[in-house]
This record gives sequence, structure tokens and C-alpha cells, in this order.
Amino acid sequence: MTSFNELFQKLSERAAARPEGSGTVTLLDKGVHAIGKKLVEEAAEAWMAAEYETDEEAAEEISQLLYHAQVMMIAKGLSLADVEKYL
Ligand SMILES: N=c1c2ncn([C@@H]3O[C@H](COP(=O)(O)OP(=O)(O)OP(=O)(O)O)[C@@H](O)[C@H]3O)c2ncn1[C@@H]1O[C@H](COP(=O)(O)O)[C@@H](O)[C@H]1O
Repeated sequence: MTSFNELFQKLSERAAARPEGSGTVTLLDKGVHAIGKKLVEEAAEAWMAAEYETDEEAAEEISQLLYHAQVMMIAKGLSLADVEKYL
């Protein structure tokens, strides 16, 4: 189990250290356009899972949506505080 803040910390560390085999680093290297496509794809999958699949599957798809939103934040150099000020 990982909290939203813990995941952001972990992904920020991946972006800085660039460890071999990190999917996050691979996605960051593809850039904002590719990350945006994944974000939209995961949003659609979360929507479909919420309508037609189990609660467990919906939760998993939503977790992937949150992950990709965080990758987009890091790609844009946005901190948690930058986003939280609008919540
Ligand atoms: N929470 C996630 C997470 N959620 C989703 N994903 C990625 O998003 C993909 C899900 O996309 P899809 O449903 O489209 O599945 P897919 O067809 O396999 O995806 P693609 O082939 O399109 O990449 C997964 O295969 C992962 O690559 C995640 N990748 C990483 N994390 C977390 O990020 C941490 C760092 O990951 P690395 O950078 O890979 O070390 C990990 O320890 C995890 O905690």
C-alpha cells in the first residue's frame, strides 16, 4: 500500500536517479505528448471499469490514472503543492 504523497516522492526519486528498468523514466523520456495519451487512456479505462467491472478492478484502474497524473506532474516540473492549491 502506497499513499499518494509516498508515490509522488518515489516517482520524483526515479526521475532524479534514473534507475535501469524504470517504467517511469521510460515514460518521462517519451515526453508530455506520450504521457498525455496514457493519461487519457487510463481515464477511459477507469470510467469503463467503474461502469462495467468490479469495484476492485475500478480501484486498480483509478490507481493507474493517479500514477499517470503524477508522471505528468513530474514531466511538467509541478510539485504536489502546485496542484494542491487548487483543491
Ligand atoms: N503505480 C504504478 C503504476 N500504475 C501503472 N503503471 C504503469 O502503467 C501500466 C498500465 O498501463 P496499461 O493498463 O495500459 O497496461 P499495459 O498495456 O501493460 O501498458 P503499456 O504497455 O501501454 O505501458 C503498467 O504496465 C505500468 O507500466 C505503474 N507503474 C509504476 N507504478 C508505481 O511506480 C513505482 C515506480 O515504478 P518504476 O518507475 O517502473 O520503477 C512502482 O514501484 C509502483 O509503485
